[in-house]
Amino acid sequence: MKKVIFATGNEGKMKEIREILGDLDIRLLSLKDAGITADIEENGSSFEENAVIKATAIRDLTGEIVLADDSGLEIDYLNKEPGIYSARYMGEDTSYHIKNANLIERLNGVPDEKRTARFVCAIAAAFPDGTVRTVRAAMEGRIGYEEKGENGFGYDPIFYLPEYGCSSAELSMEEKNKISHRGKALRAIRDELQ
Ligand SMILES: O=c1[nH]c(=O)c2ncn([C@@H]3O[C@H](COP(=O)(O)OP(=O)(O)OP(=O)(O)O)[C@@H](O)[C@H]3O)c2[nH]1
Ligand SMILES: [Mg+2]
Repeated sequence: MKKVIFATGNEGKMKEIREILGDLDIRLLSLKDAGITADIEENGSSFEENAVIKATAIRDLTGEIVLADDSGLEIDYLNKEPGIYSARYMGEDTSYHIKNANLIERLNGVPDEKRTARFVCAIAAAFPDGTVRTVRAAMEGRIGYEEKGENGFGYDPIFYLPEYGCSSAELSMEEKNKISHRGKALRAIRDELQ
């Protein structure tokens, strides 16, 4: 069976990825599964650049087919912050409860129509022959007024989906994957992996 490494250390992402690509005839390994502990500096200036940096670094290390996800939350009122710095916002070790409270506070008094935001996901696929492919997708929503829901990870509890009347942390993983940035991007690239 074809082996594909997913170059991520984020277990929340990896759970979703396994569900989205689960029916493919490939053996999907996380960095941990592959015994890789490399710490890759994400010094690109876009989601695509960072996804390519992660995928090619691990492809060069292993010679395998490697995928990477670079994603984040863009809040329009905050000039698209935290964006590519979403994981590092307020420090990588700060809890999301604190990060979420901070973002809600920064939007204090901002009306619904100005609370627009999106999750963005760029996926890069790096192949042993040197080729690299990238795709990007987004999920539109708004920043809520309080944390809601226990599913998902990260900023999901404050990401309100007006059409669903709930946060993305109140969706089941299956429901989130159908409409999410990550679900859409992975479905756009999956045919290249067969
Ligand atoms: O609530 C969320 N639901 C999501 O669906 C989601 N997707 C991305 N994010 C945020 O964006 C960062 C990615 O940064 P990122 O791509 O550098 O990943 P990471 O550093 O966590 O792991 P790695 O894949 O780089 O190893 C993550 O940590 C989160 O803060 C999300 N938050
Ligand atoms: Mg990262």
